[in-house]
Amino acid sequence: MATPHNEAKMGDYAETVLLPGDPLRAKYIADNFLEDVVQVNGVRGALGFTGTYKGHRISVQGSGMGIPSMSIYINELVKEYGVKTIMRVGSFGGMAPDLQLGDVVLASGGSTDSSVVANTFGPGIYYSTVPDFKLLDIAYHTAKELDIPVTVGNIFAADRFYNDEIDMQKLSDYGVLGTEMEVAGLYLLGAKLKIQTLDILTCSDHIFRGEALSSAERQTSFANMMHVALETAIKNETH
Ligand SMILES: O=P(O)(O)O[C@H]1O[C@H](CO)[C@@H](O)[C@H]1O
Ligand SMILES: O=c1cc[nH]c(=O)[nH]1
Repeated sequence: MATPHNEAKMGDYAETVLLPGDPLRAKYIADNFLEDVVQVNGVRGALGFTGTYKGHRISVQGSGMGIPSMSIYINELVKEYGVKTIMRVGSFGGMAPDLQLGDVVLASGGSTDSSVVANTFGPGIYYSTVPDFKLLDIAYHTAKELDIPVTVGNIFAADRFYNDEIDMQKLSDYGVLGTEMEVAGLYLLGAKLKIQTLDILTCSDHIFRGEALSSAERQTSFANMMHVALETAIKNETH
């Protein structure tokens, strides 16, 4: 059934959905990596498509920026459209000294300053948000097979893109690889809704060195991440 944010009908989405923040990245993925593509959503410009990859049905949906926006799409994809597996394919700001622009990261944990985790469990509980291990395992070994270097580790989901209150250096000192705005919400919803989730990311800038891909490069230079995500999707389906 259609929702306030999604005009798709039941059955329009595949069981596996790739979830970039940027709706134009969703279109780019559909245009360049999928076949037999149909647009299933355009409400608010949050573009969603379903097509096939190597004969396997797969969807891609723009989620917007930040946990609140993404949560709307995930809740509806799961509850209204029966989606079972969601892999976010996003950009992040590198913090680890050895990360380079374009590097792919698999988030094995999600830290956050978002109240969404604290508000779920109440005071005194510091819940660790983690991905589905099967997806993480497949993605890691798929990247190895494809000869795509990946780094696995903790990612920080910031509620604010612009902030000077968070001690990013301290997070980095404690092993956090980089920052984006969704990972902890993605993994929290994975646990709540009993679906598989994984955050696969490309380093779009380095927050300490001041290096950055242009917005056009961000949209198009994510081929390695996409190959890992798509091959993981079909192996996950067939294993
Ligand atoms: O490139 P996407 O997937 O949107 O991800 C990152 O980019 C946005 C901020 O520019 C946030 O959504 C952040 O998580
Ligand atoms: O620095 C960055 C880069 C991408 N996304 C973010 O949220 N932060």
